[in-house]
Amino acid sequence: MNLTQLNEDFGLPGMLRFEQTPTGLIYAEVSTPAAAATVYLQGAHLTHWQPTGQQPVLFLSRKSDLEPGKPIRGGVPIAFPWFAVDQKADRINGKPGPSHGFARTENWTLAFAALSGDDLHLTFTLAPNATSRSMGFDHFRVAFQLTIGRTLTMQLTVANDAPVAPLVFEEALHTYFAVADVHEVSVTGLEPTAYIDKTDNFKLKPALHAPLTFTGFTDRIYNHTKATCVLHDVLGKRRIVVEKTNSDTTVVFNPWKELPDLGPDEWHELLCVETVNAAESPVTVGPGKAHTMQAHISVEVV
Ligand SMILES: O=P(O)(O)OC[C@H]1O[C@H](O)[C@H](O)[C@@H](O)[C@@H]1O
Repeated sequence: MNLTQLNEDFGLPGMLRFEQTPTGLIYAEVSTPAAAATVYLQGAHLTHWQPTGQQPVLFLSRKSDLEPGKPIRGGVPIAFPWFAVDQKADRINGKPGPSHGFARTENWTLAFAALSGDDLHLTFTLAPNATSRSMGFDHFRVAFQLTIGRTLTMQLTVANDAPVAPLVFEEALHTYFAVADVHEVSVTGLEPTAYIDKTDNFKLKPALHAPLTFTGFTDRIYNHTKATCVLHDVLGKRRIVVEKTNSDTTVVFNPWKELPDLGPDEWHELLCVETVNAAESPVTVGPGKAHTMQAHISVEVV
């Protein structure tokens, strides 16, 4: 659907309009009394959410590529159907795929937009195409439902359309939170959970029994945790609360350095606390069945 059609079919005067970058990426610009937000059709990628009267809650790199087919650095990349590197690169009839799967660089379809009370509801869908099939993924449907208001709810539903075969996949709402300075942030919720340290040869490290603080490159997979996590952003004078449903994995990430699409000091301003099913908890969905994972984000000013 082109820009004109999107604005005609889904635009809500003063609340929701569609625009295009000079590079050709179409995005939804949300502005309601409760919040402002930006969502790209590529990847159904939420890059901005700011409850009214607060600072932006999501980090977006100032150096991010906003180019067709390239991942966006920041916001909420959706990882599907695998997380990080492709562990099943040798799948029959499939070829190795990109980091975090194809969903974050494919164009999604907007299926629904409506204001209900103070919340703007958007639903994006993704279906199999030549790219997904070339990587061995057919017979699936994905819906990403956003409820944008004073709080943010993100819901990812994956359906298996295959007649017989189960659908096995990994998924992540790879959320980049904006923090004043990651050195001054702590995270609670993961104290009792052991973790895989990807920065140390994937070693299993014991639970810390203490809030997480950050002093270097951090890339950790916490298996088998459904815990709510709280980011305590002391300098930012707020807490960000991440509640999740049907997610068994939490990933915590900060690259601690400049990246090709991340400016030299920008890593100070981000912390990823990701709502995931991966590693020891991939999802298996039977034929004709579906699975929904949800993250609910709220902000408390302190
Ligand atoms: O660079 P990307 O493909 O966007 O991935 C960014 C990061 O995502 C996750 O947090 C993974 O655990 C990391 O290993 C990875 O580096």
